[in-house]
Amino acid sequence: MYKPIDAQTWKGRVDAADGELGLRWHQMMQLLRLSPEQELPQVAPGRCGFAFLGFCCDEGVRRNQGRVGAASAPPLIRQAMASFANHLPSNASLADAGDVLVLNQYLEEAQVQLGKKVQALQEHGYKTIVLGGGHETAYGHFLGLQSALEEEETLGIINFDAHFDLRSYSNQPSSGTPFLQIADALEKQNKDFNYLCLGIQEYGNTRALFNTAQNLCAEYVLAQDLHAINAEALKSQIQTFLSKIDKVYVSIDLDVFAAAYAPGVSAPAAMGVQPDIVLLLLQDIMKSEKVLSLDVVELNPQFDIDSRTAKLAASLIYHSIMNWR
Ligand SMILES: N=CN[C@@H](CCC(=O)O)C(=O)O
Ligand SMILES: [Mn+2]
Ligand SMILES: [Mn+2]
Repeated sequence: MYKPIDAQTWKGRVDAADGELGLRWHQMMQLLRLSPEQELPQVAPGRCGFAFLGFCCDEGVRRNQGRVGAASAPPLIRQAMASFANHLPSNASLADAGDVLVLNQYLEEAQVQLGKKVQALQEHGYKTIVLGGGHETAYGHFLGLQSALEEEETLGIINFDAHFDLRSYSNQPSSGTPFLQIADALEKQNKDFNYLCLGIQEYGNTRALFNTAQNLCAEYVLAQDLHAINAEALKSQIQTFLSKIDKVYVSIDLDVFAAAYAPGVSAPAAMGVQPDIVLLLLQDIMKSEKVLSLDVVELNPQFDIDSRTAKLAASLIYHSIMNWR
């Protein structure tokens, strides 16, 4: 269920004549093996370690009647990031911790494994970036963050998504259920569910889902309001949300974007949001000094056009890392 990264994975353009100044991400990537036999290096004080972890899984999408394909997304997001020019500060480093895989449709087990790997990276001081996978990634990701959190710390979730993903999981968990699973897990621990969902498509979510959101006191912004003309009000709403929590987990479901930018998803949105407003808000969130971890989910390479969606996912990760404090 776990595959360490292959040394051949990270490759791309080399500008050897420029020496250090010509470095690209693929030339800086450290390979981490997450295994009980091997001690994971701790991020040294004063340094900033970013670690990627793939979740090669679309079993949740299949269960949610969606178009499968997201299981093959992590290597393509890596490929889209490989030749990024290095503009990181000298105290920052990049590492790849490999992939968690789902075997024989055992989604629940794969989520637990994902959680354990996220927990290990967090406890060793890494800022983690999980490459999905369908949105079932979120429940496993949360399990790891929750375990790594200090007892008294409150966790908030900011989800850029056309959908609430608050469906009932009484039959089975899927890509449509992670945030209700999280809400219930938090309630069992007497903790608040602090959830802000940005980019909701009214026509993509039933009245039942809007009711669930209301009952859980979930905050949301409709896609039609997630627009650059509302930037100041949106920034202030996000600051108010951030002021109530200690740490934040950011999840980006690529189906929040208009299909012109993100055709490669299970459920494309013709009238989805523009990347510029997401970037503006994301930069603020990453600078908040509260972000523990990020995931980018629902890339389905089978429906992508000229790697457009994979490149969008990669650029969102680039800008997140560059603004992560
Ligand atoms: N991950 C969530 N997906 C959406 C899918 C919607 C659709 O297939 O149209 C949901 O469950 O609401
Ligand atoms: Mn989603
Ligand atoms: Mn969605």
